[in-house]
Amino acid sequence: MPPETRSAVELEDVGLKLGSAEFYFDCRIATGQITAIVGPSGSGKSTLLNLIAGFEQPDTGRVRIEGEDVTERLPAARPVSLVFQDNNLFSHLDLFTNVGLGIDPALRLTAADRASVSSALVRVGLQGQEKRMPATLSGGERQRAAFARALVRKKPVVLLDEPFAALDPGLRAAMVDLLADLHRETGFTIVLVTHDPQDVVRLASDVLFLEHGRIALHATRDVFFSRTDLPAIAAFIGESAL
Ligand SMILES: Nc1ncnc2c1ncn2[C@@H]1O[C@H](COP(=O)(O)OP(=O)(O)OP(=O)(O)O)[C@@H](O)[C@H]1O
Repeated sequence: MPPETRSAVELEDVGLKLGSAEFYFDCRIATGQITAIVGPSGSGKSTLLNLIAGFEQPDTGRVRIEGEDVTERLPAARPVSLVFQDNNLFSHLDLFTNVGLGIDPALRLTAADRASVSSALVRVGLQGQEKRMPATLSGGERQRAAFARALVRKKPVVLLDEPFAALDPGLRAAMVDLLADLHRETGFTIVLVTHDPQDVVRLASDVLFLEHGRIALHATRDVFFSRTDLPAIAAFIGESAL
């Protein structure tokens, strides 16, 4: 467990069985930091994120966010924002509306809410694009829209599941930089599932390494990259040209 003073997310003794897959997580995720969740395919990264978001309910244990027990709460009632690989934009709604949905799913937006949407779109470089439909946007633009939607929600914890996976390398680097900037500006706690060690190097201060549905290592980034004595970590790091 890395040194920390407060935890934004706490999974206490959380157990879950899905089919034949079994999971056990007990961890505290540091407030205001970027924590990367990494590990081999099928190790439980998305499941861990789903337990925090509320898309999965633990069989045992408790989930706390910002000190509050959210174990029984539906996803919409948890203080988190989500950004996925495909960004979950509604294809029949324009960009402004898609971002506005982050504030109120019923789209009852006040003037202040609308101003907040506009300034988020400016922040991610999409000003003037408000009326465009998702299908007319590039992958990078859709990703920017997803970040804007997370910004307007103003939730303290942002969960990202492979947010850069669909992007080509140049765009990916630009989006990684944008996420780093947004994190510096907002101080949100970010939990990032990624397959790419470069994302860990560039973004994360802490790392949760999963194996077989359990936490094999929870460490600072520097300690994580020094643990090449652990074969699974050596394999993960070795996959990229660091
Ligand atoms: N609803 C379910 N029913 C049965 N098995 C499931 C269910 N959801 C996930 N699993 C299994 O649990 C394991 C972990 O899945 P999970 O998606 O969390 O892994 P992951 O680390 O995110 O994988 P990847 O890197 O491939 O996306 C996998 O073996 C998966 O098949």
